[in-house]
Amino acid sequence: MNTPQERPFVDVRNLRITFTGGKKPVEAVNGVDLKVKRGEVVALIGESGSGKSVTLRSLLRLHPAARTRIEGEMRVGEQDVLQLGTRELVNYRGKVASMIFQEPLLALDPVYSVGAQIVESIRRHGNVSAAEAHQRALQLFERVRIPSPERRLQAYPHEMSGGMRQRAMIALALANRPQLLLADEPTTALDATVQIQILLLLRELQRELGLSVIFVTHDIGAAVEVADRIAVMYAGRIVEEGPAATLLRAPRHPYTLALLKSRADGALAKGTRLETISGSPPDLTALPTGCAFAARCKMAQPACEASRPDVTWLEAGHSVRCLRVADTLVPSPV
Ligand SMILES: Nc1ncnc2c1ncn2[C@@H]1O[C@H](COP(=O)(O)OP(=O)(O)OP(=O)(O)O)[C@@H](O)[C@H]1O
Repeated sequence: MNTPQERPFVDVRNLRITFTGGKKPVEAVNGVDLKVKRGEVVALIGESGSGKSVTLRSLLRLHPAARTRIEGEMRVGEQDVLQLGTRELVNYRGKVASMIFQEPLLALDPVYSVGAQIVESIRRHGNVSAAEAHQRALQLFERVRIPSPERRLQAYPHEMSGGMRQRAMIALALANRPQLLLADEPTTALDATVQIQILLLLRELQRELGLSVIFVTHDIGAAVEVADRIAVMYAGRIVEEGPAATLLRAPRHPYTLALLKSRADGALAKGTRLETISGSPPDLTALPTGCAFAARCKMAQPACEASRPDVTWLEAGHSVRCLRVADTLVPSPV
């Protein structure tokens, strides 16, 4: 049996999420298994629509219950997330897990100063005096490296630059000392230099506070910079998962290979032709019986269309869902 230390902090098993509000059910997540240890950073990558954000948001139970069917198991620390009642959920959000978004204005209220919002959040979750909460807000602003923190606590969100707002949102997310930080494309909307600063800040905070982090990104460069492990999603499934360095140097799923080939940054050798992945992802209201990537895969064989591939473990911590995995030992494109 696992000891508590060995048990992953986040343990998601066979997660299925179906949106039932439209004409046909949308099968956005189709059997995701995800484990994240304490203090570990995991990046979810994949094309638009692959289910990254839906998976992330489900960890905070943000989907409208009336139009969403969620099946499977989801444990975060001691919490059985899918079983939490309304009041337990309020406590869980912010104290156990909290989230930062691509657009800080989604998280910050425009009509209150940022400081007031942090103070309010701290006081809502605990029996803390206004003076104490203010002191903690100040410490949080210092921790996320906001210059002139005392003055900036009085600022309204629109008075801050994009990078500063991102830092303020991170401070708000950390206000109640969560152990899990969920980040949905936290740097996509920012300039390249600010992006790097925010990524480095997240890594630093994660180390200082021992946070577990799951972050969604389109950017493999960002994933490699910050993540210990990377999980590649396609059509609502994790098709490959492993240590960041392994995925970069020895990817084994044809989709991961294609993603790496298609990325347009300096890590590709000069003169390498950039490839785009031809075709488009499957319709989530009518998923194919077999491997969801088969229709776009250069290596697909008839068997790939017949059934969805199970997990193959290549070594501890590196798994792939591909029938052709024995034939994908090719040099990495990067
Ligand atoms: N509330 C909803 N109702 C119906 N379909 C939804 C809902 N929310 C998300 N979807 C669908 O679920 C699929 C997965 O969406 P998700 O946002 O997780 O993708 P993603 O991988 O995060 O993409 P992106 O990088 O563009 O955010 C998409 O096809 C999306 O349209």
